[in-house]
Amino acid sequence: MANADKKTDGGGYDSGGAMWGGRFEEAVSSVVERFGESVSFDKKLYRQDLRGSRAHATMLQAQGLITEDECKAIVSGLAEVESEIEAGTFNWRADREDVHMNVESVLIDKIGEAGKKLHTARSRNDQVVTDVRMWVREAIDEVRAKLRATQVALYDLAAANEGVVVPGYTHLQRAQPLLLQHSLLAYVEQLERDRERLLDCRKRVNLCPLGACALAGTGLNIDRHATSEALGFSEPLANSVDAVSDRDFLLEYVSCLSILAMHTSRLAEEWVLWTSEEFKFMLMGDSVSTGSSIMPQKKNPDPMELTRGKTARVYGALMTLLTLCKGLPQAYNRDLQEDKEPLFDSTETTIMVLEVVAEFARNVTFNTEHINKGLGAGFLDATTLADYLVRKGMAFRSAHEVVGKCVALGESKNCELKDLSLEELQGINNIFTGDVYESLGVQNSVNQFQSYGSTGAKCVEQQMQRWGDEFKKGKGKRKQCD
Ligand SMILES: N/C(=N\CCC[C@H](N)C(=O)O)N[C@@H](CC(=O)O)C(=O)O
Repeated sequence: MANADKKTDGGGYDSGGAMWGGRFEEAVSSVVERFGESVSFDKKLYRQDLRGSRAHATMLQAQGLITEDECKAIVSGLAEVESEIEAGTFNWRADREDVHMNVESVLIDKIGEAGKKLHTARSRNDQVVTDVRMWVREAIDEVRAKLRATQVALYDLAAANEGVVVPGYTHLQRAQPLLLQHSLLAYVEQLERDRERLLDCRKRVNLCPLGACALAGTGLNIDRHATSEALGFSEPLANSVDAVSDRDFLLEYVSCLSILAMHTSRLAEEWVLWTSEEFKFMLMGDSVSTGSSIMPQKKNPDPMELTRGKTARVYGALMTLLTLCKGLPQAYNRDLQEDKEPLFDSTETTIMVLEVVAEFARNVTFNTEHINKGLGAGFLDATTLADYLVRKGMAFRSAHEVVGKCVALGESKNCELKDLSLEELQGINNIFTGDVYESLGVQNSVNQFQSYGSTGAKCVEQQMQRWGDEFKKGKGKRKQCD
């Protein structure tokens, strides 16, 4: 059957190749259709697609490429499409491949000839990447807002635990005492860098490919600056081949999410340990823990384990995208359709993880009685004792050796450094005087810290103040950031 004789459904495109005009004789096979369709997942881009089309039509009219009436018909047709999508009555068709062809076909069904003009000076190659950039831009704003909410939850947890001292670990061996607030604020700092990284990435996301058309631009008199501005981009991308080819902005965005996931995963790992019987630092509320189908006594920190586990999905998305892009010649290649699912999945996963970490933080308490009971173990004050000797004029290496001997004595007597008598200490080195006990014991030890950024009470108080001010300031601010 010749294309001219083919039945199309009301002016749109049928599934027998009419989408591509006169070139095709046969319909695509059902296997190929199933394999190639993306509408089942890229319909998520419908809002961005409609917005892009409206801006494009408005520009076409301003440039005299379509009439005012045609533009009006397109804009009102797109509004109808939008209402149908939102009401769930839009007929998404796999044979129309993707969100773009679905919207355009239905628009043509609705308004006829004017609809056929919308794709003037546009290709799906620039259309799709414009949509994706707009989607990522919004995603960045949402992830940044969730990051902020998680920071606030961690800060509130810190605020509720003023003065609590916990053992700090290196190599997962007891190292030095920490104020719990200091330990929790470390995560707040890390999440802040995640926010900053995303904001910086947003600059490179927020560039407009529309008007690059298939790859070479167009001979028609379009105004790319106008569409870029109308769509809230900072400027049009300068090279049409680059505009449709590259997905480096996606790689950068999902890299940011991967680093973020690494941070939440480390927090999750620490909290899994802290909720264990072995540590017993943290007590979970029932609302954020789960039980066992067989062991009645169990209370599991599943949300934290899943937070750790979901990191794999985000890293997986990054690996998918890196591998997807690495062998592609310029310009657009259909492989790029595979960017959507890892993009959507890594974003949704990240948002969920951040919500869960915040929820968990809001529903745990610290078992300070148990923590305090155990603080004497592990000679957490040994380095503070070495600093005491340095203050007395001893070289640090020698002080390290002297304190090592004190620790050995404490170990042999099964007691803490503070329980060694002055005679015993002086038996190791006669530099010790009675004031040594002001540096011994975990509480005294923690009080000695004073360097900028340390766990000393004053420094931590300043940190708490700074973050408290920052979060208060944020309350009045709008959620989105440019
Ligand atoms: N098929 C194609 N682009 C499809 C882009 C949309 C696709 N669903 C995706 O997500 O990448 N490219 C055609 C041009 C076009 O269809 O506009 C080409 O370069 O030959």
